[in-house]
Amino acid sequence: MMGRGLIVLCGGQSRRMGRDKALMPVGGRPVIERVLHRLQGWGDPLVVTNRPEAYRHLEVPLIGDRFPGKGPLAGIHAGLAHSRHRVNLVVACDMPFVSRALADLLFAHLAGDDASVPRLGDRPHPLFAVYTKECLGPLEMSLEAGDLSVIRFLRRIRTRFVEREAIAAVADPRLALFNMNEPADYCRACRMNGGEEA
Ligand SMILES: Nc1nc2c(ncn2[C@@H]2O[C@H](COP(=O)(O)OP(=O)(O)OP(=O)(O)O)[C@@H](O)[C@H]2O)c(=O)[nH]1
Repeated sequence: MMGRGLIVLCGGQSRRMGRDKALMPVGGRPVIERVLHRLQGWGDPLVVTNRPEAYRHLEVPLIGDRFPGKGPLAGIHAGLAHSRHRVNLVVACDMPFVSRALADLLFAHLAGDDASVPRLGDRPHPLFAVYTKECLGPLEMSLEAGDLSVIRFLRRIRTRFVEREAIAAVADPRLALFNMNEPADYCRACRMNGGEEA
């Protein structure tokens, strides 16, 4: 099938932040709305959440985890299982500066592999990455085995890593892969937004 999917993971607990990260405003707009806006048109959107009532206003299809409480790996699984498309960008809801150019770059590097994942030094960033439906079998194996590490999952599939130099040619890696985990990150995001359009 032609076309691509855009899977936004929004099923986390935001324990470190203490409130729902996705709904915190940066540049006057909730982070999840920024993510959807910046990537609008890249693929058919799906939001994976176990709290649909909090996101219904987004007017985007909402789906639940098939392995609830199992973290981002379960979110990737639910998104890929529901998506109509073989190729999907998976993105966390807590990344206010996501880059469409980086999404395009990851897609261009996918070639015949199962996933295309940015990496800065030795640190992969699997929550802004392209995955194909071929990942579903290995995802189920990981989840059924109780191995919830996304990094270890990447070793079970054919993962293409896209390195800093290539990333930097299309986006500021520090911004494009920035995510908010705790209140200090939120303060940083609001400061960083000073040099960014809203
Ligand atoms: N669908 C789904 N998404 C999840 C799940 N856990 C985390 N996520 C998402 O994955 C991304 C990264 O989440 P984390 O920051 O590691 O976890 P979190 O639960 O949101 O936050 P903490 O409670 O502070 O760890 C965010 O977009 C989360 O919404 C889950 O169980 N299901």
